[in-house]
Amino acid sequence: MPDFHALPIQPQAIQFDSERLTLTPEGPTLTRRMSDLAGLFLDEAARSAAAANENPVVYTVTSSPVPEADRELPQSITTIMPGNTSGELWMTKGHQHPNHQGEIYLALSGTGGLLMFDGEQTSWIEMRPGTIGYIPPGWAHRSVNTGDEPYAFLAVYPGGAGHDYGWVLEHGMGKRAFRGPDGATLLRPYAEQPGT
Ligand SMILES: O=P(O)(O)OC[C@H]1O[C@H](O)[C@H](O)[C@@H](O)[C@@H]1O
Repeated sequence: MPDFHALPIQPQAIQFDSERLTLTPEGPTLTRRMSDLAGLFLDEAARSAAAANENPVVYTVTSSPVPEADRELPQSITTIMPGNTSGELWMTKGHQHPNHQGEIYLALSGTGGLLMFDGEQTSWIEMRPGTIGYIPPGWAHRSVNTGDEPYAFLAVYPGGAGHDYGWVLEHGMGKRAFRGPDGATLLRPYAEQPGT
């Protein structure tokens, strides 16, 4: 029997609750606090101090039961809290897919930005409810909350894509997103590599 007849899960309905921003049945939920974001903000001293004090939750990722396995298409809802660290807007760690696969995001609530970097070019997509952001293969991606309320988006991605966080630590993301004095989002050159 071809191995595609032996998938680990059955066809199933997954209920999306647009008010509570949940997927039911639920898979694993990941909570990332400031202590999980070492080396990613330009002002590492401010990040480190925040991690040592309140250590706030920066974002959560809640998943459906579809596993991160080759040829599956898992879904997750990421919710990024509003905030900034020395002006740099709160964001996900950002990662590259080691085997260069694409991904789609659908913005659900709040406002955000989808920052992408392929090692040379940077792309920024403004995300508001209803926007689908397409991440082509080979582009590292990071999401940013640009507003004053939680920013949530649905992601659908190849289960075998993987998460290479080291790539971002090594290459950066091309730009960083800051809150300007008038509340508008300012993109600035990545400038300093973490740890330098
Ligand atoms: O993994 P991060 O860069 O922290 O991003 C947070 C999450 O964003 C999206 O939901 C992706 O599909 C997840 O795979 C990822 O874990």
